[in-house]
Amino acid sequence: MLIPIIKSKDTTISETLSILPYRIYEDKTGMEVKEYEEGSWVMLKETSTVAELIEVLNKGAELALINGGSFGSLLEELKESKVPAGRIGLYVETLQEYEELRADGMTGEDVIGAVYVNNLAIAEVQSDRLKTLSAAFTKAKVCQGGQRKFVVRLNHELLTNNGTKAIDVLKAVAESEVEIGLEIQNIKIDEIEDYVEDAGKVRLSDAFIIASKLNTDRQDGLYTTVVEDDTGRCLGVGYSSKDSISEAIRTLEGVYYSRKRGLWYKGKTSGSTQKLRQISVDCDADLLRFVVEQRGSGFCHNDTWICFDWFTGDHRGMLGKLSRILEERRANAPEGSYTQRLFNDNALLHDKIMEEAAELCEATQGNDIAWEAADLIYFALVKCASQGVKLSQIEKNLFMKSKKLTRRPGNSKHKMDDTTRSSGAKEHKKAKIEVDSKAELRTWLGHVQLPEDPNVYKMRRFDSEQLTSLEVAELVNRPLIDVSAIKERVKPIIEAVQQRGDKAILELTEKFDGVKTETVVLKAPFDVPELSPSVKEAIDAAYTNIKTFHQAQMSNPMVVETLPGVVCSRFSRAIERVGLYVPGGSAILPSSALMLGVPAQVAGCNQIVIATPPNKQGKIADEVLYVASLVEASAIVMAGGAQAVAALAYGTETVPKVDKIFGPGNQYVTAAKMLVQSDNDAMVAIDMPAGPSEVLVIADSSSNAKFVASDLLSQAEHGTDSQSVLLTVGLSDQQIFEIEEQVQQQSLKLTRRDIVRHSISKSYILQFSSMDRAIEFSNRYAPEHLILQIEDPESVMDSVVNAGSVFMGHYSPESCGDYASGTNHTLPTYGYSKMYSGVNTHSFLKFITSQHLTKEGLANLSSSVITLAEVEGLDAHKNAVVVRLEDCHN
Ligand SMILES: NC(=O)c1ccc[n+]([C@@H]2O[C@H](COP(=O)([O-])OP(=O)(O)OC[C@H]3O[C@@H](n4cnc5c(N)ncnc54)[C@H](O)[C@@H]3O)[C@@H](O)[C@H]2O)c1
Ligand SMILES: N[C@H](CO)Cc1c[nH]c[nH+]1
Repeated sequence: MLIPIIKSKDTTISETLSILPYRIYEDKTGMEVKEYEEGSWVMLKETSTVAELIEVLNKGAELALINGGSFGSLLEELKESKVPAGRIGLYVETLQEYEELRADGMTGEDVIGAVYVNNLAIAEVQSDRLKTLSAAFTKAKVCQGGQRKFVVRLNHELLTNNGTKAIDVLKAVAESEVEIGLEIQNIKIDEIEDYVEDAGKVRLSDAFIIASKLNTDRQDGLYTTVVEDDTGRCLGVGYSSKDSISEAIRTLEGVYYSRKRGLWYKGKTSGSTQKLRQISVDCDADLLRFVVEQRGSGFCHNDTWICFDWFTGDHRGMLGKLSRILEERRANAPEGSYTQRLFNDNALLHDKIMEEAAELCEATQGNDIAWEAADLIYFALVKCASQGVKLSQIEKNLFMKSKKLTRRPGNSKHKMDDTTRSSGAKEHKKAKIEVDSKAELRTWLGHVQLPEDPNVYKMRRFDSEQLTSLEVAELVNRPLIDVSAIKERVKPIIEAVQQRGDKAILELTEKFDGVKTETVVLKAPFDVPELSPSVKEAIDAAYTNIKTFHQAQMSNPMVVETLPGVVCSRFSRAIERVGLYVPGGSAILPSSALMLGVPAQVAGCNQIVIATPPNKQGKIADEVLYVASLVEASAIVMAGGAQAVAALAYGTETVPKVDKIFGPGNQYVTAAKMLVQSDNDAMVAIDMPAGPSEVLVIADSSSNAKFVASDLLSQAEHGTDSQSVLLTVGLSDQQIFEIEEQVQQQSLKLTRRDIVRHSISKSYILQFSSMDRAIEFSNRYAPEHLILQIEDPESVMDSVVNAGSVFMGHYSPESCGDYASGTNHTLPTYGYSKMYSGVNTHSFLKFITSQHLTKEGLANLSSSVITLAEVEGLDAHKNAVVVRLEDCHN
């Protein structure tokens, strides 16, 4: 091993020398040294106390060399001090001094890890004396592991002796199996072609190779070189020649030898260059290791950080990766991204760190602790990156701290008793509500603040990679709905209808719809006014398509013979009495009347009752009347909201009670449906919770900003509770900005822009870099409508698990499904598409099974039935088979 000896502080080659594992520094006792750099050995020529020695070690010195004169007097104290052997060395002037101390038993062989001989005589260069002393010392290992080192300094006289080449002296000494110390004056760093012999000087790369005894058994003479990044991650392998090592040391860059190209300056063409941080050899000196600060995309020619990146899902090295991503984000954080906010808002970052630290302290379970620790580390790394501090610096600090022999007592700065500690935790909790983006998200989703400027239509924007998983979970949740408050509001309405029937309905209609009517129910045939031809044509066309698609859903009876003589079958029957809620609060929706009426008609329901709020003139819209007659409804209840649902569930003097209630509606409608379905007195089923409309659009770079914005707005205009979500995959800031611009421009032209302003400010854009992750999020969100404005929608369809209805490609706007393509628009919202289907023909059917067994069939099945009845101890069940079998045998 080559160990440079540095006597003066300022050396022009100190950066170069720092790439070697160790360097020896002259005694600096009394000088203001705050910290020794990694790998420092410090000569203590005048040491008089163990305390002084510990002070040097505490400043990060790897090893302190105590001079032979002081050593004897310190030996006893040293043995008791428990300073590790690997951290103390004996410094002698000559071999003779060492021999004498040894003879006196004053070398403390068991407490030292190194011997340093300051002056070697010419006669000792290749002497057996040197070899024997070195071998005797190094044959034992340091007790904490590692080789003990016998170091000799090759002084200037020795290197210039008799005109012998310095390099030859070095080679001769190296044969004695000692480590070699060289002063800076004897080291030179030249370009390969400029190399000239210089009296008393050795080229650093040659000295390194000779002193390290670097060898190779490769035929081409190259040295296999393991390359690591500065977080200790193995990047891959390269090959080095003597010249490439020389160039690497001279330039302090990653330079290797390529068998194809000769000298290979890594990254010269790709830009992924390397700063050389350390060079060393392995235990038997046949492997070279470069530690580098890798730049650009990484070491591999495939533009990956390491040559082994093909294994996806490898979490190792994650801290290094995160630190690099943050460094990059610091330089180019996307405008408005969460990371940029953290970088720019010290107070927010401060609070996040405090809050995560408090959460880590409160965590008690393994996984929770890991989770919270990860959050804390993330924010700590953001703090570091914001100030240009790299992970390697943090690791270096940890390393230096681990070198300290006397430790801090470890108390916290402020003494906390239990009361202050718990109130401290509460403080953090309090702070969390104000600053936590998780809580912030919740607050945002619950109490959206409209932009001050009434002409601004802006969706929030997030980068999925910057969010914690808890924050992502918050986004999956919809804008807060206080369900219990709504139910409380709805309950008295339901009771009123139950108790006072039509009278209550008329009062509630006046109260909530602002219209006084005298009739609750219109009976078929309805008095349908003439519609404009275009409207009639549009409704007829939609009716035909919806009918075609829903008729195709009718299934034939199924008949299966499971065993000879055992025939099982299944057939459907329409639910006899159905109630269809057609929303009409903020817009009349004849399309919803079609979406509910057509499958009811196709299924063959006997009694179809439509309920919808009357308009301001106390009338039912002409279009709804027309649809009601098309689908052969038997009655129309002129009421909306919870009162209409209650009327359908329980019936009134004029409203017929139904068996199942269908249809979308606002929160009052949805809450009332949920309440009546759980009331045994009502004996009524519901289709599903179909609340405020929502849409989730996935857009990739093939998408059209205009189309995307138009789809987002088409659902946002339904109601202030609606939510539109856009997941972008690999879109640039500019591309996202174009969509935002379109949302803004198109919104301004909408008649319902006041509603849109509310719903758009509850809506968000979430950026992803991979389609898989976007689909994964979409499945968790389980949208009512999923629109795939992507290059190849077919390719992701297999991964779509939760969605009410999917719109594929750039030319399938959701409006087509809303009105006329044929599919149904009554779909589960609020994440219920995880377990409910949208309305379809089967929603109006029940399936009945039947079986018919012959004597032979009964005989074939009897043993299974009898045995299972015995297992369950149900004798009568068994008997029902046995009596028949007996009859068959008679
Ligand atoms: N999921 C779907 O398939 C689907 C389809 C179409 C529409 N929708 C949704 O249906 C909803 C329609 O809502 P809407 O409000 O326009 O019509 P609506 O018919 O659902 O509700 C209007 C009724 O709500 C009641 N109401 C209003 N304010 C009230 C209050 N403060 N207390 C008690 N009751 C009150 C009134 O009785 C009124 O008649 C929208 O959210 C829309 O997005 C969903
Ligand atoms: N988009 C709604 C379903 O969420 C249905 C609808 C009716 N009219 C227009 N659209």
